[in-house]
Amino acid sequence: MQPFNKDATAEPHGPVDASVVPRFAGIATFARLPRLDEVERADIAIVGIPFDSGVSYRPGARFGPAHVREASRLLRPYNPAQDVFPFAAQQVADAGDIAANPFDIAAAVGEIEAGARQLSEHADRLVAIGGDHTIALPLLRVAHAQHGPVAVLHFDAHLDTWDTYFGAPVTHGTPFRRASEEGLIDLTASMHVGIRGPLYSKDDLEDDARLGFAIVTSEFVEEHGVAPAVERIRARVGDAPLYISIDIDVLDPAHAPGTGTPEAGGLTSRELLRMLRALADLRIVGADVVEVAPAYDHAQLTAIAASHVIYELLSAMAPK
Ligand SMILES: N=C(N)NCCCC(=O)O
Ligand SMILES: [Zn+2]
Ligand SMILES: [Zn+2]
Repeated sequence: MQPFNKDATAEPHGPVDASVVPRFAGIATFARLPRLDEVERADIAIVGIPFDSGVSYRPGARFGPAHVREASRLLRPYNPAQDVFPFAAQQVADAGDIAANPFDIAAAVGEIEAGARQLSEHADRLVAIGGDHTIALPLLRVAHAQHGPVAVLHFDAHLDTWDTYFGAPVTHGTPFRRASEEGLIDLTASMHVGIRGPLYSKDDLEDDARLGFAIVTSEFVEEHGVAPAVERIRARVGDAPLYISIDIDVLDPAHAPGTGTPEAGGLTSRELLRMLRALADLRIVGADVVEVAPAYDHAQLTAIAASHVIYELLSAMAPK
């Protein structure tokens, strides 16, 4: 077993000490954190959900969790941007993966919901690594069971409030319509950020507004900058319990090529990280980072971006 980075006084258990065991050695948990079964319980459990049978274009996000864990080896204990030690201020542990049926979407969604519910008995909050965006639906069901309707802050190039694909109601393009219909989200406090690119019809936007979402487009961020975007987000979310869902394709393909439905003209990783930092005092109850598809990645670009996004989320969630 690998030694944890803990001294006599330091609880929680942090990552493996990179000055004792080189970063590139050992089995990859997220950020080389302990596994959930190595700690009694966690404030935050990181959980992989290797499911991509809901995709409409390029497959491969089922390999996302392993790829993001590999790329997270270089993360260090102190985050100066938020002046926090995210792995010392709280117990964060890697819960491994939830096994989901790759041939039956309904069965998979049930398994993900049951798995996340069970995990919630051992951790206060979950941060999931996808997997395609379908997984947000069962995760929102679990968040709703705990907190009632949640504000959904959804970073994505795509609305993901479409109705069906080929008659299928549960896909990676539909989780937020289903969640809205099921009453899982706070219709007054939810928002998409980073939306861009071609739609199927103008009705997509009308439907989306009716389903409870406001929008900060990628163009808005380009034109006005991060601070006004953050202002809009904060005004919309208020103090509602907040679920943050991050589709990595919110980033420009130059920053995150390894994804299934890339769209030109996206956010930079710098912009996304800055936005997340500005949300640190909000009531974040859970999060996911989805749609990392390693087959289209180069030099771990996308997975490094995703691992830093998760690090910034963990830092934002840490007590300060
Ligand atoms: N990447 C996600 N989650 N959704 C994209 C769906 C867009 C489409 O197939 O038209
Ligand atoms: Zn997307
Ligand atoms: Zn999406």
